[in-house]
Amino acid sequence: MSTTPVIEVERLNLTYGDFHAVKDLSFEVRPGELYALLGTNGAGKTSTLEVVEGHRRPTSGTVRVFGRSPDDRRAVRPRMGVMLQESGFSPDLTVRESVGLVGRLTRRTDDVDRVLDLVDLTGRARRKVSQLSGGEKRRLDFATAVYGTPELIFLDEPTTGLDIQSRDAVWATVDRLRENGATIVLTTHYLEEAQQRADRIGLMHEGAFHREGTVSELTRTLPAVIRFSLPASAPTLPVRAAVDADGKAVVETFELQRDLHLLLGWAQDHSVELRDLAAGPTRLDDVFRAINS
Ligand SMILES: Nc1ncnc2c1ncn2[C@@H]1O[C@H](COP(=O)(O)OP(=O)(O)OP(=O)(O)O)[C@@H](O)[C@H]1O
Repeated sequence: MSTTPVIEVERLNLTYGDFHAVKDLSFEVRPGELYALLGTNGAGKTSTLEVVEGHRRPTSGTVRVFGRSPDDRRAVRPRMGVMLQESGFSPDLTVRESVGLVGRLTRRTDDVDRVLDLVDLTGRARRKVSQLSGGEKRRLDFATAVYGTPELIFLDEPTTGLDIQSRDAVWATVDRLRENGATIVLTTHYLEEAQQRADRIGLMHEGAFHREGTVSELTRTLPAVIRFSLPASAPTLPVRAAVDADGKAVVETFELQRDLHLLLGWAQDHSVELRDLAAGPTRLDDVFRAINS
């Protein structure tokens, strides 16, 4: 597989009037990667993706997709599928007509029935877009990204509004596309999905990266937490602990296994019950919460 980046963004700046929305942002997305562009509201994710997708010109900086400018639409557009937050299909078209339209607009070929089946809309093919439920509309949006099995797929909050079965189905389809070598760029506010699936994450805040790296590179910047309640008579703990608002002991540690082992051994030796014991690795949510702290 080629190692030339599918997307290269170098010192991208984007301003709206005198508002600087994207500030000197650089990143690349490699072939076959699932790259999640995450961030706080208004961080600049959509603005960045609009430039990469060729919908918006940068104020300065360079963007390359498959080694070309996104402005080179004839070369780039057929190779990328885009699921926007709202596709804006005409409400009067049927689902089948809408999916067929995607082929004409993107100049990709596919079998409309195959795509309808893939996004589980075969039973709704004759319905007008205006009659679809929110989740069905979202699945129709997903069809725009997967029609013609493009090499690069942008998924902008793909599972928002979907029930759990539809979410699982979307991810199963994405997994199949990835097995065939597709590169995926994801934005989502469901951090769990990014934590489970992203190879790398660019975490944006106020127009720039707060952090960039794999999930473990991001989470290892913060300590894991062990929490429990102690009886008043308990002897001194073997590790340093704070007390939270609920009166629980809180141990913050970069050595979760070692400190948990120490604590459990201590509890056993002193016949102390660590009530409501909870311990877990640092989560992406924690990295997010730490942005403003
Ligand atoms: N057309 C526009 N004109 C002026 N300001 C804009 C425009 N589009 C976006 N902005 C501003 O630029 C900033 C970045 O917006 P953007 O939509 O890229 O953020 P985002 O990271 O996608 O946010 P969210 O997670 O809330 O969808 C925001 O402060 C937004 O208000």
